[in-house]
Amino acid sequence: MQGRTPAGQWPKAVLFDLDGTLVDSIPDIHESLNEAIAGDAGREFSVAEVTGFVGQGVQRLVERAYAALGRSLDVATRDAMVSRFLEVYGPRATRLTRLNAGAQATVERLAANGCLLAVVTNKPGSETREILAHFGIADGMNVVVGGDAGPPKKPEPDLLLLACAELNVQPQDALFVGDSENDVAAARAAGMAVVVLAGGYTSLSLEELAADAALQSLGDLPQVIVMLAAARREAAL
Ligand SMILES: O=C(O)COP(=O)(O)O
Ligand SMILES: [Mg+2]
Repeated sequence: MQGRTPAGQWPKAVLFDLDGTLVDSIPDIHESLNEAIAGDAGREFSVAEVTGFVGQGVQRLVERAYAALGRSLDVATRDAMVSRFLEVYGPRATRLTRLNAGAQATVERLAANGCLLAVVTNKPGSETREILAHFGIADGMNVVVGGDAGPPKKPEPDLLLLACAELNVQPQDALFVGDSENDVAAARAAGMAVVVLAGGYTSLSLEELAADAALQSLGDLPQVIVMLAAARREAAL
């Protein structure tokens, strides 16, 4: 991390969601889910279906896949399928996954401006760290909070609050960048500003997501931060 957060700067910290925000990870999740459970499920899932299953962690991914088949899952079978999915996904989580446009440059620019940086995702921490390292952005992150960190996942605020505690910043001094309704709900409940990236993993429109601002690309983030910071200063007058 370069430099320190200049006094009075907002935000002091920028927290990023992972799937659908920093990375486009659906191709690996899609292939891994099919490899792990298609035998038991009796058919393969489409990319669009799997995109709809992503967002609330691996357990919900598996539960939603079985719900789409009209099948209920007992806890033991669900846990076995979660393990099977992670066995397939873990070693290949970056085979088809790509960093979203502007991610690297934006992370570097925010860090150079003295912003603390974190990733807060519902994906398990070990796969998250592996993906960040693969794309060369792990070292730029001050804190990484995965969905298996302990507290309830997004849309609850707890993972965001945990990241803030680890960064030693107040939620109102942080900005969350996400792609779905889980991210907006978690940030609102945490008392944190939130922006959403277009084209992520949600069936809702940008208007329906109702974040504080929307990004067409992560490269727009520095400019949007300037705008949000100005609006906050004006509101405080
Ligand atoms: O793993 C998921 O279900 C979603 O992960 P995300 O929180 O990074 O979007
Ligand atoms: Mg996401």
